[in-house]
Amino acid sequence: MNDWDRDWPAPAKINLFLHVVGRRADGYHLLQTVFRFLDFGDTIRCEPRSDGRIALATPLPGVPPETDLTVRAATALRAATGATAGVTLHVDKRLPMGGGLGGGSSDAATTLMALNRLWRTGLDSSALQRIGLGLGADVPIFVHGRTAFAEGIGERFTDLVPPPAWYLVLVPAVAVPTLEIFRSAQLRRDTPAIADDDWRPGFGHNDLEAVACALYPEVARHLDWLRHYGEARMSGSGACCFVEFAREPEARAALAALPPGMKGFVAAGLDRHPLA
Ligand SMILES: C[C@](O)(CO)[C@H](O)COP(=O)(O)OP(=O)(O)OC[C@H]1O[C@@H](n2ccc(N)nc2=O)[C@H](O)[C@@H]1O
Ligand SMILES: Nc1ncnc2c1ncn2[C@@H]1O[C@H](COP(=O)(O)OP(=O)(O)OP(=O)(O)O)[C@@H](O)[C@H]1O
Repeated sequence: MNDWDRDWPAPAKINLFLHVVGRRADGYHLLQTVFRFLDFGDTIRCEPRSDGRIALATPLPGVPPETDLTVRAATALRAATGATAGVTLHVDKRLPMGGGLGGGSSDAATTLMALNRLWRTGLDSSALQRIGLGLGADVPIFVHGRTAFAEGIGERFTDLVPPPAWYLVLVPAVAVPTLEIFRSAQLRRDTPAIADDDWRPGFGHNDLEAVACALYPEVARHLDWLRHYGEARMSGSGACCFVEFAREPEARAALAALPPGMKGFVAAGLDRHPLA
């Protein structure tokens, strides 16, 4: 199949733990986290166009097309390389917005990787990651493409391979703006840093969880339900929460027991981005 005809995957990520260990002079928070990709996500199709425009066939409610992270990614790639080709982007959106699953960031990363191949602009992964960081703190991990312990604002990686696992991910019916959580006066910003090789499965907690639960009680309600099955965590800045299972049938049985009014999905943890 021609690369122009294919669907490019943009998987979700979850943060297996997320500690806020400090703050930079510019206000950005210094984090330690483990990113893991899920075999669940959006897909993107790129359609060539001859008029040199970057267009979006699938605008999202409340997001002006020129601010959509896919359009911004395509625009940034052209600015960095001098490419002049046009494209129409089609995004099949399955990931919730403001969900903490990195949906917009993953769309941006996949757009960068797809167009870098389609336009033959030849940038390497670190150049794409630098462009990605200008679009959002979560974009570089998707370009990096391997499960990793991350530091800084989430752009310095040490690869690792956690044991195989399945996740039940709950999607509360609220969108949590990342900025609102990071600017809260209640946020703990002093968790002691660990060494990159000190991480073990099950280690840590999510420092953003307490703030998100206080502002959005639906997040707390979903976490409480998940705790019947194990150590439940919120991903990123929320709202999505997850619990880990060693095997798929247990995860599916928990999903089947979900009460009316709660939504979720089951996905396998991946060690690599499907485009890596
Ligand atoms: C919470 C995480 O999802 C963990 O993976 C990410 O750190 C958030 O990444 P993101 O959604 O791509 O966030 P961005 O769009 O870069 O940042 C949104 C806003 O959150 C704040 N922000 C973000 C990341 C960070 N390490 N410290 C921050 O203080 C900044 O005020 C920023 O303006
Ligand atoms: N292609 C896109 N997909 C989703 N959101 C987008 C996109 N482009 C721009 N946005 C904007 O970015 C905001 C954050 O979206 P996203 O789905 O990445 O949040 P998130 O899952 O909380 O991310 P993170 O885990 O990185 O905090 C949305 O509310 C929306 O306004």
